[in-house]
Amino acid sequence: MASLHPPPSPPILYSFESPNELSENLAAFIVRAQKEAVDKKGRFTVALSGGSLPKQLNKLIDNPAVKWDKWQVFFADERCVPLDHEDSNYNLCRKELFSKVSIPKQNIHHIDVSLLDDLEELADAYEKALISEFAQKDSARFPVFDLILLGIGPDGHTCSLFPEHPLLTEEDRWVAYIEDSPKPPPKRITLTFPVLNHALRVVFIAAGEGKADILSTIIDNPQAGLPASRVTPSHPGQVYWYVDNAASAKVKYHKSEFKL
Ligand SMILES: O=C(O)[C@H](O)[C@@H](O)[C@H](O)[C@H](O)COP(=O)(O)O
Repeated sequence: MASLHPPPSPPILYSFESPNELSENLAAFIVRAQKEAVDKKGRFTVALSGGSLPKQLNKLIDNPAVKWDKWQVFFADERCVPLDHEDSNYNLCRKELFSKVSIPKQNIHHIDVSLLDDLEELADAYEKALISEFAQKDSARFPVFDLILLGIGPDGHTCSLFPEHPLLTEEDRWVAYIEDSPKPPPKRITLTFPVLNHALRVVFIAAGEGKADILSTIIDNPQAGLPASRVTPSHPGQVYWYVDNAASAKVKYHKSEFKL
């Protein structure tokens, strides 16, 4: 008998010659995802990470197919610092992307810095911002992002979900805070697994030989249970890996051919 809940689809891995080729193909993928979302719902909901990710979106900048006014941008994780702080993911995305494109200011959902002294309140407020974007419009138990763009750390973390942290078992909250991040700065908020695992598309991006060991563990040995391996969105969601050949050098998993 067919199951009512099909199992999550296996990840799709694309590996490119160079970071430049990776960025070009990633941009083409994002444009296609945007078109599907806008045609269907008139908006495109995206979550961005920090680290090297914002720079890898550079091929979107002068692309006429990008409808920036339709983007609703959230942060997959954020460091709890002022918005102009050098550790702020918002600040990084502002420098690399927002300052170069025309996303309406009110569509960029950053943390409320008046709450920096109370992380519980700050995470609650961020969750409310998500609720007003998703629950009221889509009436779903968890938000269904059109696209979540993630990086991976050398320990297999993604967002601010770190190995063996109690947050890995969070089942209810959409946004959680941590005060003991092993990667500085220690205070952060993050989307939780239930949110990642309800997205339509989660794309991990990784480039360079520094990612080779951890990438092969995450992809080839998911039973090790590293945070990035636990991102397995429920049907019809899909995980994609956009990596360069240096990062995928040790991966045994099947590499798909990129086709638009
Ligand atoms: O705020 C953060 O620290 C990030 O969102 C984090 O999850 C990042 O994506 C990974 O650590 C990969 O970072 P790199 O891309 O710099 O390797």
